[in-house]
Parts: sequence; C-alpha cells; structure tokens
Amino acid sequence: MSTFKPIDLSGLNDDLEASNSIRAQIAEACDKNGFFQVINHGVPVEDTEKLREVSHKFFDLSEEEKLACPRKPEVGRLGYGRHMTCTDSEFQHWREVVEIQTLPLSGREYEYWPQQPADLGEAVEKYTAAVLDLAHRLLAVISENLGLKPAYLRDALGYPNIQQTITFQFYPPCPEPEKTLGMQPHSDIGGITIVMQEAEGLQVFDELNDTWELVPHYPNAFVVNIADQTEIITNGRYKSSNHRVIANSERTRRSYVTHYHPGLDHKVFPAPELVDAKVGPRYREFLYKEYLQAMRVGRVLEKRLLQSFAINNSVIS
Ligand SMILES: O=C(O)CCC(=O)C(=O)O
Ligand SMILES: [Fe+2]
Repeated sequence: MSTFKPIDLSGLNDDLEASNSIRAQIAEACDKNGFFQVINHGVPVEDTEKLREVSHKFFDLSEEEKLACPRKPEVGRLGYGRHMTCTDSEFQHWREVVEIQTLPLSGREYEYWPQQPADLGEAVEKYTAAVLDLAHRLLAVISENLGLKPAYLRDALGYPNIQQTITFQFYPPCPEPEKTLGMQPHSDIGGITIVMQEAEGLQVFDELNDTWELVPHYPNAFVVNIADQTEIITNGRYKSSNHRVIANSERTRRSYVTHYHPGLDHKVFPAPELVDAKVGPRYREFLYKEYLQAMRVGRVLEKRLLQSFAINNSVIS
C-alpha cells in the first residue's frame, strides 16, 4: 500500500464506523512519520484556486516589481526573498518565496505583503482562515487518538494566541539539479503544517530504510505534517520528520505552506498525560520564543533543534 494514499475526511462526522476508520488512518500515519495527505478536507476549492492564481500572478511579475515587496530585514523572513545557491555548499536552496504572517491579527504586517496583484491579500485571508479551521479539526482528531480531550493540542499550542504564516514557494527549473536542492532537509519547527503542492518534489526521510520517500501529488489534496512542538507536547510519541524538496531541471514547482506555531510567549511542555511517571518528561518546558532564538543562532540543518530541548540533552530517536 502506498504510504501516502490520501485520507478522505468527508466521513469524519458521519457514523461511528466511517469516522473511526478515518481516525485510525490518521493515527497510523502519525505513528509512522507524522506525514499524511487529506482529501475532501473542507477548504473550498474556490479558495485554493484563487490562492494559486494570485501566487502565479505574483511570480510572473518582473524582477523589479517582485523586489518592490521587501523582505523584513531584522528577521530575514516575511515578504519576498530569493534563495538560490547552486553549489556544493551545505546551505542548498533553489527557490523564491513570499512569506506572509496572518496570525496573530496584530502581527499582520501589511507592508511585507505583496501589493500586486491587488486581490492577493483577500485571497490569503480567505484561504488561511479555512486552513486554520482544518488545522483545528486535525488537531482534535490527533488529540483524541492520544486519549486527550479534542481541544488539548490546540490549547497546548497556545490557541487563540498562536502564529500562522503562509509561504508561497516557487522552485524554478535549476540548470544543475544534482548540485543543489529546492529546500534543504529540515523538520518544521511549529505545531502542524499544511501544504498544497502543485507538483511532486517533496520528500520525507524514512528513518527505517535510511532513504528519501517521494510524497506523490494528488489534485485537491493537502499534505499534513506533525511539526516539532507537537512532537514535544506528545513527549516524543508523534515525530516531526525531516523533509526536503529536490530541484528539477525541467519544470517549475510551486507549493503553499501554512505553518501553525505557538505564540512567542507561550509555554510549551510535554502533556503530563503522556509522560511516564517513572521516566519523566523527555523535554524541558520553554517559551516558544526561546525555540525561535535557538533556531536563528544554530542555523540547524538535519540535526534536530528539538534535541537541544531534551532533558539531559539525551538524543531521542
Ligand atoms: O515545498 C514544499 O512542498 C515543502 C516546503 C517546506 O517543507 C516548508 O516550507 O517547510
Ligand atoms: Fe517544511
């Protein structure tokens, strides 16, 4: 069986049998590597199409027009950026990005949102609101699969004081794809990530077989993955897997990545319900801004940032 056969969410609120089968499929994926795909996810197709349309229009602009959308200097992200290093250096990227912060509402820095096309802002607001709702439905299922109350993970990630960002990823054809990557290997640092991809290229590291596994592209599907904070809150039960994007010499690949993060001052710690009383928690408690700070300082690649938040700095496999 393909490990990425999409999970059809349409029966989630139907009879017990349908709903239990969907929950079991999500539990299986979370136990394996925390990556799965969903279809009939409830995000309206007009919102997904509109988002793609405004992103295509943005990346079709001239160099000069794109650069009119600035990159926020002090954080090195938000706004429009280019990461093109086709070398043997360890920091390999072949992509352009637009990163937009959509939550908290007070953090919507519209000066870093593209002004062109004019309907981009509205498309982003609609799409990310629908994806937020999907994130909450998935977090509820994942919580219940662990024997926790439905709102557990959402609350433990700090809702309503969370951060949400959306990144338009644009991977142009690369003349020497063997020398670089679209995006270097990493695990996502937030709580849960929801990706719409327009073509294949995303790969997940398969720890068991020591290989990279391609995530197939299905129309109207989303790729969902567990990120670091959920690994910590579940005390290591559900893993945040390393993934990367390969470069391609023939075609452009686009994806739309929505990250759901705790708020900066939110305290993250393993759920007491999931901590073995004899062994104790595997991670220390911290404020999410400490995690972001550690990421900025460490320029972490495959080495997992969350290992530095493990108690006794023990390496957790
Ligand atoms: O482009 C993709 O499919 C995934 C990008 C990604 O992993 C990320 O933005 O964190
Ligand atoms: Fe990622």
